[in-house]
Amino acid sequence: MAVDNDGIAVVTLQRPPVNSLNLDLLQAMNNTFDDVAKNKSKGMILTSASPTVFSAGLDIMEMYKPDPKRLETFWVTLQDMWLKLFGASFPTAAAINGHAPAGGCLIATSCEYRVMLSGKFTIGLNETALGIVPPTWIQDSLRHTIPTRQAEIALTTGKMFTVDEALKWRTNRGAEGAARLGPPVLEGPQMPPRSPDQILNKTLKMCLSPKMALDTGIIKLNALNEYLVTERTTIVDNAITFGIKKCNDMDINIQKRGRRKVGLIDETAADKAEAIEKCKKFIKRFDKIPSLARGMTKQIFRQEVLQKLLTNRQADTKQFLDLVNQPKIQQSLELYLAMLKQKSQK
Ligand SMILES: CCCC/C=C/CC(=O)SCCNC(=O)CCNC(=O)[C@H](O)C(C)(C)COP(=O)(O)OP(=O)(O)OC[C@H]1O[C@@H](n2cnc3c(N)ncnc32)[C@H](O)[C@@H]1OP(=O)(O)O
Repeated sequence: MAVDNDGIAVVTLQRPPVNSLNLDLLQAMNNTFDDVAKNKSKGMILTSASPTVFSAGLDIMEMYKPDPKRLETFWVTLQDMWLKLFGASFPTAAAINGHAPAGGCLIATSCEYRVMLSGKFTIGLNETALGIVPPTWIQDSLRHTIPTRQAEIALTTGKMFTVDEALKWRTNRGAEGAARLGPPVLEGPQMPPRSPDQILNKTLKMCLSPKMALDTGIIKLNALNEYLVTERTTIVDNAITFGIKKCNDMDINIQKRGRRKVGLIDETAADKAEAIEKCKKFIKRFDKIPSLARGMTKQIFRQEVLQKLLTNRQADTKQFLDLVNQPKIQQSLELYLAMLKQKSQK
């Protein structure tokens, strides 16, 4: 770990050749995260010493023909790492300077911001493609980063994203998307749009009748509903225009052609130094925000997902141990290791 003059900690994963996460590396990461919290660093950037791999994910050797006690410690330490990183009160960002499959993607999605190097790298949760079911909290990290629908497709297909795909994986709302929502759904003849004032006047007039007065609440709701349905496209457009303006004010990079960016990564960079600079810029956005309020807000925002693992930790560990000890899974791991070895020898 190196802390710069601005008080931002840059933590570099350094376990050649591919930063696969074994017990020792996970323990070192946990100790480092504790140090960053204790040192009251302004924020933390995670990156890798390898020029091509951010992290190859879990070290398969920890799961292949494992020692039972060590395997349990390994999983609990991985849970700890995620709880500390995903739940960190300080700002976190990943400068992803290479491939980030599986556990590598987990580390990246546990951070608040991701900058990935342009190039032939990939990122994603590929577990299902390997015949492994990613545990809830690993799935939750992705779901917390990209929209639920896209997360489900990515998880069930074990999708590995190219850098370009990771950046462009977006919802398609905005001006074009709003138009694609189709015309407002109205029963009966289409009503010309009314302003809220017109609706209120109409509602008040109706309320003058004693019978109607009984139905005031319903009438107001109906009037509001009618207004919202009729004006839906305009409301969506205005909200998007407002959102884009706010993002620009806050210097958040957003494409203006009516597309909202919700990428698996937030930005790309030409090299590691630029990626780290962009991560620093993200962390410095919080310079004028009281850190206690920021940290607590983040933790409340992430609490539901964190709490799920905290409540189910033992069951989650048992599930992992049962799965890994299945002969079929051991066989798959053996084949996968052989395939990796063969590939690396080419
Ligand atoms: C049971 C429930 C568990 C749920 C959670 C699972 C999450 C996981 O993280 S599972 C691990 C999934 N990881 C992967 O699928 C990545 C596999 N690795 C790769 O795709 C590539 O290595 C790479 C793209 C990351 C890098 O490619 P590169 O060409 O630079 O390096 P290689 O020549 O492939 O590898 C060098 C060396 O490292 C060994 N190795 C690679 N990955 C792992 C790994 N995850 N665990 C252990 N060892 C790994 C590889 O076999 C080579 O070893 P040798 O030099 O000895 O041949």
